[in-house]
Amino acid sequence: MSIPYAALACAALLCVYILHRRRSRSSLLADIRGPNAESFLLGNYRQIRQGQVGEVDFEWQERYGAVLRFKAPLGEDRLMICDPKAIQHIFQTNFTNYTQPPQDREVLRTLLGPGIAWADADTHRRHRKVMSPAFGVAQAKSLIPLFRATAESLTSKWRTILISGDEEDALHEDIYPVVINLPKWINRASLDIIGEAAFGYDIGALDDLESELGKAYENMTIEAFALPNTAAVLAQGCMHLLPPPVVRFLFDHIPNRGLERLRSVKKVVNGVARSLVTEERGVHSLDRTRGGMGKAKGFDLLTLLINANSSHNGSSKLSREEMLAQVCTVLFAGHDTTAATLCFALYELAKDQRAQQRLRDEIRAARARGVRDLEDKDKWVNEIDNLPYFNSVIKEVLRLHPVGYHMNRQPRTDDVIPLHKPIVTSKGEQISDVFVPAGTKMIISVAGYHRNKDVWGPDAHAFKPERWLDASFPGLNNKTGLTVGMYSNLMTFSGGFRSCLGWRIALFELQTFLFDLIDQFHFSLTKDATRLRREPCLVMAPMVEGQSGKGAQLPLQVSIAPRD
Ligand code: HEM
Repeated sequence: MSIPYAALACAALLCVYILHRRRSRSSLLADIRGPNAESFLLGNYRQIRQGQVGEVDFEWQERYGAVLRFKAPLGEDRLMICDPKAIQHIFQTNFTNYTQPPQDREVLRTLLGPGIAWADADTHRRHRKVMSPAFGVAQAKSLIPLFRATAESLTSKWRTILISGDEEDALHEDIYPVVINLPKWINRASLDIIGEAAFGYDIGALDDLESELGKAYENMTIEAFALPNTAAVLAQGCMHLLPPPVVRFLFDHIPNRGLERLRSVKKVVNGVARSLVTEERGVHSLDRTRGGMGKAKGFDLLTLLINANSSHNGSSKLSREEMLAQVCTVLFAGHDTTAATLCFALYELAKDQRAQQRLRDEIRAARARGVRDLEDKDKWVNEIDNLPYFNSVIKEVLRLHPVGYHMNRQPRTDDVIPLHKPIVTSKGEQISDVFVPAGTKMIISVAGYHRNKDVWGPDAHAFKPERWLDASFPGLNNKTGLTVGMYSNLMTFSGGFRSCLGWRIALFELQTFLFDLIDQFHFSLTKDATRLRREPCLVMAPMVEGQSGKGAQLPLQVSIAPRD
C-alpha cells in the first residue's frame, strides 16, 4: 500500500474509533428526550442549520423541556440547553470546566487569528487581563460623542434620500416615503464607529460606499455561512471528527466559495491591522489617512490596549500576532452584532406602531429637557438610563432577537448540571440534574432560553416591552432567584469569564442611535419585510425569504416623523 493510502486508511480507522468512543460515551445521554434524527447521516443538523434562528429550538423546548438531546451527523448525541440554572452552572458556577469545542476555535482562529475569541484557559485569562481595562465604563462613556456624530451623519444621509427619493434599491412610492434597506446603512455606520472607537481609524464606510473595509465586510457572514446546502451541513456537522490542525489546514486551503470569501476578508482586515500595529513595541502607527482621529478625540481602545500591554511583563504580554488578532476580533465582534440588533429593534417598532409612538413620545419629552445633547456624559447616561419605556424596548429586542443565538460548549471532565425545572426522561423519570460525560457537545441556545416560558412568562414569544416595567415579571432576577448573563438576566452578551467585553459600548451605541432615529423618522413595514428571515450565520442577520442573493435585507418604509 502506498504511503498516502496508508495514511488515509489510518485516518479513516482513527475516525471510526473516535466515533465509536463518542457514541458509547454519548449513549449516556440516551434517556434525555429529544427529536428523532432525520437520518443517520445528518442527524438533526439540517433542521438546525437550514431553519431560521430558534425555529427548532422553540419547538423542541416546548415538546421536550429546556434540556433536550438531538443527533449530530453519524449518530452522535448532543444536548441543547435553554434552562437558566443549567446556563448559570456552565457560564458561572462551574465555568472553568467548560470550553468551546476545539474545532470551533479553529474556525475563529481562521477568521480572526489567535486573539481573545480563540484563546482558551490560561491563554484566554492572559488576553482578558490585558484587554479588560480598555473596555471599562469610563472608556465606553468617552465614545458617546462619536456615537452622536455618526448617528447625525446617518440621519442626515437618510434625510437627503427622503428628499431626493434617491435610494438605489428603494421601491419608491411617490418619492415619499421611501423604502430604505436598513442594514446597508446601519452596518456601515456601525463599522465606522468601531474603526474610530477601537483604533482611531476612519474607515469612512458611511461616506464612501466603495471603502475597502466596508466592501470586504458587506454580507461577509451571509455569503460564508447562510443557507448552507446539505453537503455543507454535513461537513460542518462532521468537523469535530477531525483533529484541530486538520480543520485549520482545510479552512486555509480547500476551494470553497464561503471560505474563500472569509480568506479574502481576512487579508484586507489583516492589512489594516498591520498598518495600525507596527513592528516597534507593537505600537500602532496612527495611520489615520482618511481623516485623522476625528470624533474619538485622541481616545481609542488600541492605544489603551498598547498601554495596558506595556505595563505587563514577559509572559503575560501579548505578542504582535496576538495584538493583530485583537484588532481583527474587535472589528468583527463590534459592528455586525450592534448593527443587526438595531435593525431588529426598528423591525419590531415598524410592526408595532403603538410601541413606536409611545417610544417617540418619551424620546421627545427627553429631548425637550435637553437630554440628547448633554455635554456631561455621566448626566447623559443617568438621564438615558432613566427613560423607562426606551430601555424596556432595548431589553425586549435583546431578548427576542439575540444576535449571538447559539454558543457551543463542552465539559472538560464529567459533570452534573443542575436544572431550574426538572425534565422527564424517556423512561418517564423526573430528573432535576443531568449527567454529562466529558467532551459532550452542547448548544447553549440563547434564542431558546430567551423564549423559555418558565422564565419570561406564557407570552415569551411576543414583543412586549411593558414586561420590563412590571416589577412582578418573572424574568427579573428577584423571582427566579437566578442571575444569568451580565445584562438584565439576558444571555445576549453571554455571562461569566467569556462574556462580551464590548457590551457597554454596544448599549450606548444602541441608545444613541435609537434615540435619534425614532425622534426623526417614522418606520413602517413593507410587504418584503413581512417575509423577514432571521438567518443563522454566526451572527444572526435579517434577510428576506426568497431573496437570499440580495444579502442582508430589512426594507422598511421610512418617512420624516411629524412634529406636533
Ligand atoms: C449588540 C452587540 C453585541 C452582542 C450581542 C455581543 C455578543 C457577544 C457574545 C455573546 C460574546 C461571547 C461569545 C462566546 O463566548 O462564544 C461576545 C464576546 C465578545 N465581544 Fe461582543 N457583542 C456585542 C458587541 C460588541 C462590541 C461593540 C464589542 C467591541 C467593541 C465586542 C467585543 C467582544 C469581545 C472582544 C468578545 C470576546 C470576549 C472573550 O472571549 O473574553 N462585542 N460578544
